[in-house]
Amino acid sequence: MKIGIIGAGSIGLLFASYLSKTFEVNLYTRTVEQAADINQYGILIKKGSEQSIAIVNACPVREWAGLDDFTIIAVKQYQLQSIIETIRFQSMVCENFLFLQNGMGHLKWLENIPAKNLFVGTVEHGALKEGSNVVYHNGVGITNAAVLKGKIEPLRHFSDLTPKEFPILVKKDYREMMVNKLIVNAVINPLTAILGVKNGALIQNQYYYKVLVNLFLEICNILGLENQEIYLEQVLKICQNTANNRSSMLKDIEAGRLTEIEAILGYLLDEAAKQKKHTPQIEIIYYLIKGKEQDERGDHL
Ligand SMILES: NC(=O)C1=CN([C@@H]2O[C@H](COP(=O)(O)OP(=O)(O)OC[C@H]3O[C@@H](n4cnc5c(N)ncnc54)[C@H](OP(=O)(O)O)[C@@H]3O)[C@@H](O)[C@H]2O)C=CC1
Ligand SMILES: CC(C)(CO)C(=O)C(=O)O
Repeated sequence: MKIGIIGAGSIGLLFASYLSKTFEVNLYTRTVEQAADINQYGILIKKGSEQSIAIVNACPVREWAGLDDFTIIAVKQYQLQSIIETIRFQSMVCENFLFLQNGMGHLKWLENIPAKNLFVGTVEHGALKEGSNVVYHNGVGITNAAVLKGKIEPLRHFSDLTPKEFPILVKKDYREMMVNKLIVNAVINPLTAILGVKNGALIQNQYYYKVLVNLFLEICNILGLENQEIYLEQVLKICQNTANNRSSMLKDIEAGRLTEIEAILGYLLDEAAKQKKHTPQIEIIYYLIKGKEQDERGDHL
């Protein structure tokens, strides 16, 4: 089984390294230079004090021909459009795609992709690209995956063949799986990015905690969630377990990059509009992040 991975950032390099233990992996990079580095030196993967080299085939994405048996898309949500265009312009219908983006805003774009089977996943690992062929595995977790369209068997087959130390768990209900991750990212990421604090501060500071709970309740109302205590418990546990981490949105803001706010709070605002619900807190937080993106990137009107 040949695995294609499009996007050689933190998650693309991490998946390529682990999956190369049991599959032939083709990694598609944005630049020719990165593909050359990976082909010459392999991928250096670091975990704590251990490090190892993984050998994969790399080539620039413009050479992608859709010939792999199973293709994983590992770009950020706001980089997806050009990949979707590339897939749509392929003359052949590809078999299997797995999309790993955070948030849910991209789901509507996936509906018309010409593929037999479409899968979505949520990644619970932490990874950081440290160089064009170097990745640091800074949080060991699992990946969940579920069917968005088509048959479950190819996903089960892929999951059965993945290395034991890098499990892919097949879930029945994609929406439930994605909502679980969305709530965590919708609460923790924007608040830490606006406040400029580590995840733990949201539960250590009683005033930040009040904002967290109010935002959480507004989100639950849009998503129509019962058993809210269970979801809140999960958010608080993640704040505690990742107390010393800076969220990906905080890091994006600090580095002057775009954030995945559209995929996360943008999605919730669209849902609220469909339901004609008023969501003042989500709206304020969404605009504050958009404003910070603009400030840090110097994209003023
Ligand atoms: N990193 C993490 O720990 C986690 C990430 N995720 C999710 O995984 C997704 C990917 O995140 P992450 O890996 O961190 O992001 P990165 O920014 O590290 O990686 C994205 C990669 O995609 C490449 N890329 C962009 N456009 C294209 C294109 N058209 N063709 C080919 N490659 C392209 C970028 O290339 P270049 O750099 O050259 O522009 C970059 O290498 C996100 O949705 C994120 O939320 C989820 C959980 C944890
Ligand atoms: C779970 C959390 C909030 C950990 O920082 C995360 O997924 C992120 O930063 O994007």
